[in-house]
Amino acid sequence: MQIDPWPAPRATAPVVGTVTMPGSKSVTNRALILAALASGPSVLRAPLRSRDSELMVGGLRALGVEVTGDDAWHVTPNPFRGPATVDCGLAGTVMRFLPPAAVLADGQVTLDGDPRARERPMGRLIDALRGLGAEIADDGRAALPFTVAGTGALPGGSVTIDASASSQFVSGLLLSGARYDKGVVVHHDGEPVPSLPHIDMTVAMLRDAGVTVDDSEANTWRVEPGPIAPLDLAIEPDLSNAAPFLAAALATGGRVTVTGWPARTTQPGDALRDLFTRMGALVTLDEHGLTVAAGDRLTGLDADLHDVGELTPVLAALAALAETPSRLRGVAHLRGHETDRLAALATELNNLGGAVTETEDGLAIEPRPLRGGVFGSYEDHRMAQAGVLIGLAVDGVAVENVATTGKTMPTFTTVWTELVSPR
Ligand SMILES: O=C(O)C1=C[C@@H](OP(=O)(O)O)[C@@H](O)[C@H](O)C1
Ligand SMILES: C=C(OP(=O)(O)O)C(=O)O
Repeated sequence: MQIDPWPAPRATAPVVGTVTMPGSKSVTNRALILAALASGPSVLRAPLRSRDSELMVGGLRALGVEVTGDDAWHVTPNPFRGPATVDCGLAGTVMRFLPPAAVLADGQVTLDGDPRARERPMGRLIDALRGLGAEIADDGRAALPFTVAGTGALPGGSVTIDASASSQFVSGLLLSGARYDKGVVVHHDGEPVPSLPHIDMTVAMLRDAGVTVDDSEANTWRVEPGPIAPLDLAIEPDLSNAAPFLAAALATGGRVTVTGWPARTTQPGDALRDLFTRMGALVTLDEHGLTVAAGDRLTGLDADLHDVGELTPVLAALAALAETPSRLRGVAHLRGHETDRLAALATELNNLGGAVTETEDGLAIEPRPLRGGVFGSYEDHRMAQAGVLIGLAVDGVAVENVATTGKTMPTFTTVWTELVSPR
């Protein structure tokens, strides 16, 4: 247990070091769904072990899937069966990826989650599943909790969905679509879909598993019906969780390397290379990994983060430490994340003396000297990371419920402390 609020370590010298990230949440939870729907047993090597991935494992086990192992997960699929109950916690990947799979169960599956999970956008996905032939009882709430009444198969076919609130609606439908009788064709109709690299990740992982996917037309994805091949997959390190560690170099005039950075990846965290460069960092990708070193000055950032929204909390914290103003745009959908991240970032940074304004689709951040205080984390792992980063550069910052980082990285405070205050 961590002391709550957790006194964030203050850097006494430039942070210099090397860190290794646990596996990617997004890759692990996609791989689990694919393995559960595959035509034979799969092996997932170096999976992320965290609240979000353990919830996915728990949900799949409730449906009858066998998952064993430790450093590698062995997944043995079985036909999904109900009755079952699934706890989605606060995991977007569980609440959006599991229902499209659960509709294939023979029997009833009830899904629920944390109180905040009941407020996260879900209704469009429920409607889309109904359009594909699923029977779902949600008491008219268009949100968690709801119950899927499956018959062991789903007709599938063509469906139109407004996925402007979350790319995960599309990814969820595509991940299971090959197992629907007619496959699935998903058309998006609405404001632009956020986090497109995450949909590219879904498509790439489906193709690697032998599924035919056509994404040649904008806002339309076609998944042919057919088997999903068993996986033997080494999970990439989580590049979004690398953000605070790399930012530690920039906040202190130091240099940090993240090992095992993939040369090619669909993870949106890869955009950090460009984003940190634009803030004045010196960035090198070589056989040692990704190294980010502070340049002469830390400048603010004017960027559209629509594709990489999950990087926003850490970038906003770093921007609050920069010498020039920042504008973070294109991330209105963050109001539906673990918390309303735009409101939470403005509130918490301003509590420490910052000058942060919420805009219609993002944040405007003016440089200001910050002071100590308690930084609220709102059960949001990335808010906690943002607060810890501020505490590295500002005296007397304590982060409330830092344990919430366990959503995607239970080792966060240990790895952080070892990096920033080496013995
Ligand atoms: O598919 C995924 O793994 C994710 C998609 C994104 O969701 P949104 O499109 O809802 O932002 C991202 O923010 C989330 O952290 C993970
Ligand atoms: C938005 C995020 O998570 P989730 O998968 O719960 O949507 C995130 O990790 O930044």
